[in-house]
Amino acid sequence: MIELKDVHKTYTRKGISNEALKEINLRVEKGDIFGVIGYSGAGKSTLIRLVNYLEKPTKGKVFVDGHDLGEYSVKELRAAKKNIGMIFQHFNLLESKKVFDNVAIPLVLTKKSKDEIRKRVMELLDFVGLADKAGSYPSELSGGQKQRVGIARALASNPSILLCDEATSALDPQTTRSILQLLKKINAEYNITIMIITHEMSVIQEICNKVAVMEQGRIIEQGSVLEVFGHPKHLTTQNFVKTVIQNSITDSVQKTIKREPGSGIYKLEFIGQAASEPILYKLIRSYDVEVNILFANMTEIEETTLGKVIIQVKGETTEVDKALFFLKNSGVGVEEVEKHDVNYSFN
Ligand SMILES: Nc1ncnc2c1ncn2[C@@H]1O[C@H](COP(=O)(O)OP(=O)(O)OP(=O)(O)O)[C@@H](O)[C@H]1O
Repeated sequence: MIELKDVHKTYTRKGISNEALKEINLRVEKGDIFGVIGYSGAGKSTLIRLVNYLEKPTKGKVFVDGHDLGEYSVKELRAAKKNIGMIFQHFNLLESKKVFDNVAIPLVLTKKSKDEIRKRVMELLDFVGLADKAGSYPSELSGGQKQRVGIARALASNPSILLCDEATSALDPQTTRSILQLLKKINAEYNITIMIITHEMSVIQEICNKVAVMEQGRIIEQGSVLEVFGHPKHLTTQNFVKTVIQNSITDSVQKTIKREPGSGIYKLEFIGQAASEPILYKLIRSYDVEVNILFANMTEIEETTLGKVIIQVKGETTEVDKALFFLKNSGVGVEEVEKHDVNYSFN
């Protein structure tokens, strides 16, 4: 549906070149909510602006619905862009026009009749929950309401793709949630493919099914949100994931741990079914080991539960080995953090 193949983008100004994007390869399937995350300057805005050809690649190709945007004539490109709506961090509404007229802009440009325009605009305002604000000016609206108007305007021309450029970055957490829920509804009810760029991992966690992580103009990691949140490989991704999923023992618990011979500390990962079964209970009942929970966290991603637990296990080596085998056999990810065998010295 959207595909970027070996895309590079270099800005050149006054003889100085800045390589904003390097070797970008990504594919967004129809119906995806695809998130692109990265720190400031990573190249996110440049990337999303390539999808509606607000920027042209220096090298490589951008395909939308199988068509190379670089091959289109000006007229064909204009038609293709109608299929791609966009919303912005600062909403980009016309302050001098009423809400109704802001939403009507794309329709007026298509020369539809007044009645058709009125019907469509009111339908859209109703969908975003602002039917009663048609006669208000943007300055009379809250940030969340302004973004709803931006969304209604972006949907006016019935696009099959919606691009969101830091669409919730100027909003408080509660308003962010309501806008993200609205985007989810748009994706589900209108089957609109959504591409979101953000610097907040919570946005990715809340609505995306796929994610690409960017750093210094490159995609350093990409995959399903569950895959990337479950096993972040790159340090930058791990730092992003840490902002939403804590996965380490707190300092006060650290101080209480008795690192005795015959004990070990293990990180466990429970995904989906494994997170809803009484596996630790069975482990304690079936094996002669002491289990102490040092940390536990459950998160919901892509409607799947992801559990991170850190335990200390103490017992005879053979019993501990059997207990760990039982965990792995039950679909639990097991990673040894530290192990103190019987010859462990405390100095
Ligand atoms: N029009 C431009 N001319 C020259 N350089 C640009 C232009 N737009 C972006 N850049 C440069 O390209 C790089 C990537 O910028 P970009 O805005 O895409 O990153 P970003 O990840 O969206 O950052 P932010 O979150 O701060 O907006 C930066 O080094 C930036 O200075």
